[in-house]
Amino acid sequence: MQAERFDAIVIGAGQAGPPLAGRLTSAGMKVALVERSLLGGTCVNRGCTPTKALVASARAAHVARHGADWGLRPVAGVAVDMPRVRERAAAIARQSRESVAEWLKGMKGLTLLHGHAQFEGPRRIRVGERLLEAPRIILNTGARPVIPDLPGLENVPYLTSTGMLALNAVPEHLLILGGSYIALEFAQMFRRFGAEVTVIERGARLLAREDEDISQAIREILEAEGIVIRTGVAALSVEPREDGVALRTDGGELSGSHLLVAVGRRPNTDDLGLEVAGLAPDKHGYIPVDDRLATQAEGVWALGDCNGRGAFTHTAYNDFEILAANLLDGEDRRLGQRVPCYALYIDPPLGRAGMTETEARATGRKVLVATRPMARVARAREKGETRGLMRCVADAESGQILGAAILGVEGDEAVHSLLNAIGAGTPFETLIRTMPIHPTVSELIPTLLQSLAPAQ
Ligand SMILES: Cc1cc2nc3c(=O)[nH]c(=O)nc-3n(C[C@H](O)[C@H](O)[C@H](O)COP(=O)(O)OP(=O)(O)OC[C@H]3O[C@@H](n4cnc5c(N)ncnc54)[C@H](O)[C@@H]3O)c2cc1C
Ligand SMILES: NC(=O)c1ccc[n+]([C@@H]2O[C@H](COP(=O)([O-])OP(=O)(O)OC[C@H]3O[C@@H](n4cnc5c(N)ncnc54)[C@H](O)[C@@H]3O)[C@@H](O)[C@H]2O)c1
Repeated sequence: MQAERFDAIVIGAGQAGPPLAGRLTSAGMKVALVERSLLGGTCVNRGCTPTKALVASARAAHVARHGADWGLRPVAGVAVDMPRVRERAAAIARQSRESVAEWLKGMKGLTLLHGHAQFEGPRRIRVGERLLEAPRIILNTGARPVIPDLPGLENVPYLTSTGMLALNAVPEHLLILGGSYIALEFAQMFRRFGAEVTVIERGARLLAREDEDISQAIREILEAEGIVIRTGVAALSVEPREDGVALRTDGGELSGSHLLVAVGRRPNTDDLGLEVAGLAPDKHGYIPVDDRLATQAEGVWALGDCNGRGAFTHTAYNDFEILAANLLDGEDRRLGQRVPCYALYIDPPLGRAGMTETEARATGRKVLVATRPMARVARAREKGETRGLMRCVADAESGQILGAAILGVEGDEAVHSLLNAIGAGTPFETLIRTMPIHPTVSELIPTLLQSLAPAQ
């Protein structure tokens, strides 16, 4: 069969594929973009967009219930209308998906194919009956939930993050396996919707990547809302019960009406026919890439969650920016130039940039550290949301900021001034001299930096 010729083939219309197709077609290339499921990928359809819409509903329910904290006298209780909450999130996701579809429809030089793509030769791709060929192939295939090898799991109606988005009723008691991003965001939102929630984390603490006191502060925030947290607990097996599931652990049996499995994600690389292209995934299934996102196969690049170099929407999008700049603008941008950052969307959120204190100390540098409780931030007190803390870590010799964490109201936004300072290489002494706006959470950043002192 004769293959259709393109200048580039992009597999996956998630966070990197569509903008890359946009840049390549604008440069006059003939591009094929292949998507086997929904345009917009995980973030738009099953990830960030619907979950952050649900977080907003859960926060509204929480604020309404706790009106007395702000001097209000509630006249009636709050009832969560789960079908409407779910539909609100679905509508926001739908709108984003439709705008991706519109954008792609208007892209001159683009052929959008719906179907599963896989390699049939080093630079040859099969999509159903069609064969495509191009000198450039870009993989943006994303990831999916890990399903652990837990005896009995196949016999119970367990949920993943995707299934949670389809719930039309609030579970009576939600058991959550895992204690990281997905687990904690769903734990708090469903607790606020009215469910009993138990989190079961195998590790000794929640969010093992964070400094210990931050992971403890997060635990306390969640426990104060009535979420039960069991850490250092191994799940041994699960079985169905008339009214739900029973989870046997090394710390005893736990029962609940629903079980959410949130123990990580794995890349969608096992059904791509990588070996045909001369590519070998690593032991976790990720496609190895160099600092410029090139794989071991000439003319093939891997972007986003499938390359194991980031697991966020912003890392996928930044992968696109790096590759587009290198392919089309004569630049030499590299993965190593970006500052790691992310947020955990519990309420209050955790905003993170650069290294944790633990990571900074492990580099062997002389480290300065400053920590300030949110209870000493005027804006947080005025808002009545004083939980959490802010932290900054800096290099004592160069004055460079190495990392920051803001666990507190507006922490996901406020951390950006420190993220930008790290990215721009601005020393902390310069930030101390800036004049911030009052009253904001960010206004305390210069004050925080003034208290930097050698790590104990
Ligand atoms: C519940 C949840 C909440 C999240 N919240 C956040 C958040 O708040 N902030 C954040 O930054 N990140 C968040 N993430 C992570 C974020 O969604 C991902 O990191 C991001 O979507 C990765 O983008 P991507 O382009 O690499 O992959 P994806 O968005 O997964 O896109 C990959 C696309 O490729 C398609 N595909 C795969 N294989 C093939 C094939 N062989 N042929 C054709 N098409 C194929 C898939 O159908 C998919 O549409 C969340 C994830 C989840 C699950
Ligand atoms: N706010 C955000 O940016 C956001 C939100 C949700 C998801 N995400 C992305 O999705 C990815 C996946 O998130 P995640 O929370 O599923 O995974 P994760 O990889 O971050 O954490 C998995 C957790 O499950 C625990 N675990 C593993 N096996 C277990 C078992 N058998 N029993 C109990 N606990 C077990 C691990 O110790 C770990 O704490 C993240 O890497 C993140 O990038 C991001």
